[in-house]
This record gives sequence, C-alpha cells and structure tokens, in this order.
Amino acid sequence: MTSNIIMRMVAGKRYFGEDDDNEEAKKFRGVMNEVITSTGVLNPADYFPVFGWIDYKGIEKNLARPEYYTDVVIKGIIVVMLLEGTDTSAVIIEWAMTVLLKHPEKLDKARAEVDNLVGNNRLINKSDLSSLPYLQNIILETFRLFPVAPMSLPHESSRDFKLGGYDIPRGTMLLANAWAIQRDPMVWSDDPTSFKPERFEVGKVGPTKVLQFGMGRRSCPSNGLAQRVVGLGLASLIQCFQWRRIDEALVDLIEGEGAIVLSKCVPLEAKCKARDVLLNVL
Ligand code: HEM
Repeated sequence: MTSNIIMRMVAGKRYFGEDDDNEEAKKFRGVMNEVITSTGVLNPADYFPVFGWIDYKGIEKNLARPEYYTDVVIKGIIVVMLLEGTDTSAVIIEWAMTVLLKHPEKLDKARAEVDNLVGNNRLINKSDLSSLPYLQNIILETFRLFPVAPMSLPHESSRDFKLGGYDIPRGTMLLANAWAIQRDPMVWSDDPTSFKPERFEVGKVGPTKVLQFGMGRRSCPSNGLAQRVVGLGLASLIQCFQWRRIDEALVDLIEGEGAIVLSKCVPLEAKCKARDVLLNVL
C-alpha cells in the first residue's frame, strides 16, 4: 500500500497488487529490496571513522557522492521519498497491529469507535480520522513505544555549544535517542513501558512529547501525509477484518537490530476474517 501511494505520486504507477506480474513491476520490486537492504543498515563508519578507512562491510564503495544536481541526484530524491515514505508507514502499522493483538480489549475498543462513526455500509475515509480520538491515541502510543526512527536521523552541530555540561564542537554528529526519551520514567510517570493509549486522553499527557517526526527545521516534511496514511491504513484493517493471533502464544514485541528503521525482528503473522462491511461495499 505505502509503495503504491508514493509511486503514484512519483510516476502515476502501481507496482504492487493486481498488475504486479509485469516485468517493470518485478524489476522495481527487486531494485527497492536492494536499496532498502543497503541503505537501511547503520554504517559503523559514521560512528567510528576507522571503519570507513578499511571500508568495513563494503558500504563506502557503494556510496555515490554527488557534487551538483543532475538526473542522478533527482533520481536520488525519488529514492529518498520511496525509502522514507514506504517502510516507515508500513512498519508503524505492523507495530500497531502487534500491540493490538497483544491487547485484544483495546482492539475491540478501537473497532467499536470506528463502527459507531462509520457504520456498516461504507469504508472509512480520511475525513473520519479526526473524529476517532481513540484510534489516534493508539497510533501515538505506538509511535511512543516503537519510534520508527529510534535514533532519529544523524544531525551535525553548526557551531560549538554546551549540552548537559559537555562541550560539543562544531561538526559533531548528533543523534537524538527518541526510543529512550519516550520511555523515560521522568517524562512518562504512568508505567512508561506499557501500551496505554489512554495516557493521551484529553487533559493528560500532551501529544507533543512524542518525537515521531523529529523536531525543528529538519523534521519530517511528510508528517501530514504520513499521519493520514498510517491512520487510514490502520483504521481500514480494523474496520474490514476480524483479527486473531495465530495461536495461543502471545505476540512477541522483539525489535530488529542494526537498522535505521525500527522493524520487528520477526514479521507479524495473524489470522483475519472479512467483516460484513467488506461484503456490503464490495
Ligand atoms: C510514519 C511515517 C514516517 C515517520 C515516522 C517519519 C519520521 C521521520 C523522522 C524521525 C525524520 C528525521 C527528522 C530529524 O532528523 O529530526 C524524517 C525525515 C524525513 N522524512 Fe519522514 N517519516 C515518515 C514518513 C515519511 C514520508 C511518507 C516521506 C516522503 C514521502 C518522508 C520523507 C522524509 C524526508 C525527505 C526526511 C528528511 C528531511 C530532512 O533531512 O530535512 N517521511 N522522517
């Protein structure tokens, strides 16, 4: 879904779904897999320059270093949109479904909210999202516990400054540990490691404490698009299907390692059954 949205924006084409058997679609999916695998990894040389000199993991030799805007750079921008815009939204929807399957009573509450608002004879659309506060709180709580970019993206200090008593020289790479901040008991006093969408109910903790899109002038430029894609994606899954765990075992919350995007270690597997609304509208 997320790849199709971005590719429709970039080239007016879809490469997943009904028409996914043609050669162009196969080639596109192959290229995307390769790009996600090679750019999603953390490069140890960013943290310890010595790894760059010996080109540990062979990452450096694959890095293009463009000097000016060419077709290659423009292509790079499109690839950034695909990279930043597909995996991120898909991963957070997967985490949200994971925690909801772990807490079926919260899934029931979200389904009741969607059913009450939308009913049984139409599919949810983007104008419904602002009237679904519990769904929004579920998304916020998922972002809090499983920030898509747990260390944000690397920034660089533009001048010397002091932070927490440390001197930080100009040109230092700075990473904000959103994962730790969002589980910090000093900020989240009410059981910070538990999944509690209710903590964001009006009058309690403000949503601005969650840094899911970063902060400042380099924060995510697609914040609005991403919120709508994640909201509509998750709400549609809840509205259209009845979800169950594949067996009695609890769903695991184990995080994958070593990537910029925080995905699950093992992809979520679940059982689903179409709900009446799908039969009514299709
Ligand atoms: C759930 C979805 C998404 C999340 C959680 C997310 C999160 C982030 C975060 C944390 C950053 C780094 C901010 C910082 O350095 O302070 C970022 C940057 C960025 N994101 Fe997103 N993003 C999402 C979706 C998207 C989409 C859909 C696009 C494009 C279509 C996109 C494009 C970008 C770009 C281009 C940057 C770099 C901005 C810059 O360096 O100035 N993101 N995003």
